[in-house]
Amino acid sequence: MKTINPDIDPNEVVISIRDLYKSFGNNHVLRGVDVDVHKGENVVVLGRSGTGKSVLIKIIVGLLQQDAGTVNVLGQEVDQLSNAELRELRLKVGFSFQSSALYDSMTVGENLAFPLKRNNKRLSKEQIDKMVDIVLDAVGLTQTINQYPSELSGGQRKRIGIGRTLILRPQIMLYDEPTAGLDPITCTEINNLINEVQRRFNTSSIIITHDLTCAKETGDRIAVMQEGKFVSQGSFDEVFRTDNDLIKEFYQYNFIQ
Ligand SMILES: Nc1ncnc2c1ncn2[C@@H]1O[C@H](COP(=O)(O)OP(=O)(O)OP(=O)(O)O)[C@@H](O)[C@H]1O
Repeated sequence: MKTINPDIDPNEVVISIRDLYKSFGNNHVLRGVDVDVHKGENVVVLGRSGTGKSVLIKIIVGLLQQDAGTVNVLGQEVDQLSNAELRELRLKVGFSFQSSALYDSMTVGENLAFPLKRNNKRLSKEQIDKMVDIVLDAVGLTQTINQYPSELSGGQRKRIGIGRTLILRPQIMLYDEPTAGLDPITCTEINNLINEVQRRFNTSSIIITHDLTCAKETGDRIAVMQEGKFVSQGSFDEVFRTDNDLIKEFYQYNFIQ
């Protein structure tokens, strides 16, 4: 079970979502989402397939626009931002995709350096090398710097993918199913890494997952999405000590270590 991060600042909200609605035609996906994420907090979003978890993440980074409601990220209303302002915001919000999407033709070191070179043309080679070293150390893969993605295990690729997101030092990390398709030992490594990232870099995170072990190990707070809104939020035990049949069913279908 996760030890709640003592550095969470309850007075600083980094993501604030109020009464959020989003439909695609007659498919009413988000129907009144309310949630806050505090500085330093890992919030796990749990929910069955198709409940709108990925749509929520896409609205947070401005890849989709809501129909109604407000989404405030680091003090800015996302749907009011110009394209240039959105680009700035996205540098502060790291998005770790389900597939780690590394470039196969580049070494691990080059993959990590790539976002830095693209986003900050003034950095010297020494500065870039130093930042690559710091991130490789954080993800525990210093020895892989000259290897190609095809030479890494699935779990290592995932960790480098997270490292590539981290290298821009985002204030917020969004993880979309970080443990999907990984064996239980590798899942544990990724869960530990998510917590390590939180501790070392003081990030706030939203972690989307179906994996209750991941939720239990990484979440300071769990938010359960059902029929387009959050029906329960709290610690893992608070959320699953419930009379809600759908939440009980969700629990029973998962294996808890
Ligand atoms: N761009 C889009 N256009 C039309 N419908 C969409 C679009 N994006 C998502 N949807 C629909 O919104 C609903 C929610 O999708 P979403 O991907 O957010 O689910 P999810 O909760 O993340 O599911 P999973 O756990 O399977 O990833 C689905 O019915 C999906 O078909």
